[in-house]
Amino acid sequence: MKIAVVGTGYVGLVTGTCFAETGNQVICVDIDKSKVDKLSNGQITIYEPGLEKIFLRNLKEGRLHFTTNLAEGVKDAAIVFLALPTPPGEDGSADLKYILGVADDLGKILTDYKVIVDKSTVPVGTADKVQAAIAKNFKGAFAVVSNPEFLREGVAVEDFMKPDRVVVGTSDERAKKVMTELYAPFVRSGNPVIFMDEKSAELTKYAANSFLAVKISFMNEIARLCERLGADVDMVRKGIGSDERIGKRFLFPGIGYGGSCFPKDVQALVKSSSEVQYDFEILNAVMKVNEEQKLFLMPKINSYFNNDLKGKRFALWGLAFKPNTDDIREAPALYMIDALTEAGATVHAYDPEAMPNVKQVVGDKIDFAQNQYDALENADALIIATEWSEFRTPEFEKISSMLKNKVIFDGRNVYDREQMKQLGFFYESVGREAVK
Ligand SMILES: NC(=O)C1=CN([C@@H]2O[C@H](COP(=O)(O)OP(=O)(O)OC[C@H]3O[C@@H](n4cnc5c(N)ncnc54)[C@H](O)[C@@H]3O)[C@@H](O)[C@H]2O)C=CC1
Ligand SMILES: O=C(O)[C@H]1O[C@H](OP(=O)(O)OP(=O)(O)OC[C@H]2O[C@@H](n3ccc(=O)[nH]c3=O)[C@H](O)[C@@H]2O)[C@H](O)[C@@H](O)[C@@H]1O
Repeated sequence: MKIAVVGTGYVGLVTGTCFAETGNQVICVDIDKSKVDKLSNGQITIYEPGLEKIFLRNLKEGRLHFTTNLAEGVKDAAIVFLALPTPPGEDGSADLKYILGVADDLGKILTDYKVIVDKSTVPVGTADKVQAAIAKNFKGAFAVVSNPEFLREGVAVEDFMKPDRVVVGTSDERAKKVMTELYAPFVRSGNPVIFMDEKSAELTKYAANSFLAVKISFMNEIARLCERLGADVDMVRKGIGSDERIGKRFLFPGIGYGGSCFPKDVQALVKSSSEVQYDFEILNAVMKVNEEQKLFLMPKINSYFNNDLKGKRFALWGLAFKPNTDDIREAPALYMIDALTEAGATVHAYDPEAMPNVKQVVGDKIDFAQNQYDALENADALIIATEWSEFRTPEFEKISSMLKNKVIFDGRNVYDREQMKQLGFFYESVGREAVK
């Protein structure tokens, strides 16, 4: 099948590459010429484990192409995926200018029946708006389908190739057939393509992300309670997670959720609700808890240093919003950097992948280390903001000898409290009694 993917960011590149991998001819369109040049020359533009190998193979074997020209991209395609940004507008609602702008252009370009697919996360009613924007200029038949994406960064290829489910919202029988054929190789593992109407598909995406955010904020509140009551959140997490109705996943407390999606999607669903005079009370609380949680370690740090961080130096391990990505959008580490530097402290940071991105945002505000141990030099304490696997089993002797004080503030609960006790560290984490 011939497929066009408009928008070659995170989702677009994974979508295009994975569809090429299953034998389709894919052409990816992006307005960013430097991105298109790089990708055409075999230079991958995002860090995503496992993606580069299949990207290069499909590029070399001629199934994957890149262009800045929308008309050239969609000319022969049976399906056109829109994988465009939907950032929060000033009022928190999803900004549809990219989607509707391209829909408008498509109306001027289309000459025959095509299936236009919203892969971006878009509010309920967007499929209708895309339909109307195209129909302004194109009077022939076409279908607009909602096919939200559920991949996670860091495991995006696996999530895309073996999805738990594929959600397709359409009322067009011809489009349903095309989507069934397209997704057949991905759902052979037994997981379903769930067909529904466009609006339900659009809402399913927001409901999924918001529900996961509820789980995280709920556990962060349980962690706060654990500290006040003397319970251990790790034990509570195991205790409740083994109930299949609750499930083990997404119950890890920490210094809040970040990334390009949970914060914006929760906010957008609250905004969509308010537009239909509904106050989504749970999600308002979820957002409030998460805002507070990003600075959860600060009172602990302030208390250890008697509220005087002036001149103190902190080693900061982890900058990405989660491990296995270089994405720093809404990363809790950035909030920590602001709070520490505003209090007069200096920060020596290390992240395996995200340092170039952070450098672009914070410039000279902090120092960047060559490796995780360099960051410790002359530091008064170590702070862990992202649970990269190399931080899980470090050389503790090296940490002890390099830090000025044997002090760790762990925002992701990566270490065992008993081990910290034996090694003689002062150790603060989230929802567990401090080791002093
Ligand atoms: N990043 C993620 O893990 C996931 C994102 N999503 C959703 O997918 C959508 C896209 O997200 P990302 O891929 O992260 O965005 P992104 O910001 O990484 O990429 C968007 C791309 O679109 C391009 N673009 C902008 N205007 C264009 C135009 N007129 N024509 C062609 N290209 C244009 C940009 O240059 C950029 O390369 C969003 O709605 C997001 O919520 C959904 C699931 C996962
Ligand atoms: O719509 C999207 O863009 C995507 O958003 C999330 O994926 P992603 O943002 O890549 O990352 P997650 O693994 O979900 O983590 C999000 C944040 O929650 C935090 N988190 C996650 C799990 C947990 O138990 N505790 C916790 O604090 C992570 O540290 C991270 O900051 C969803 O998991 C994907 O299904 C969805 O497609």
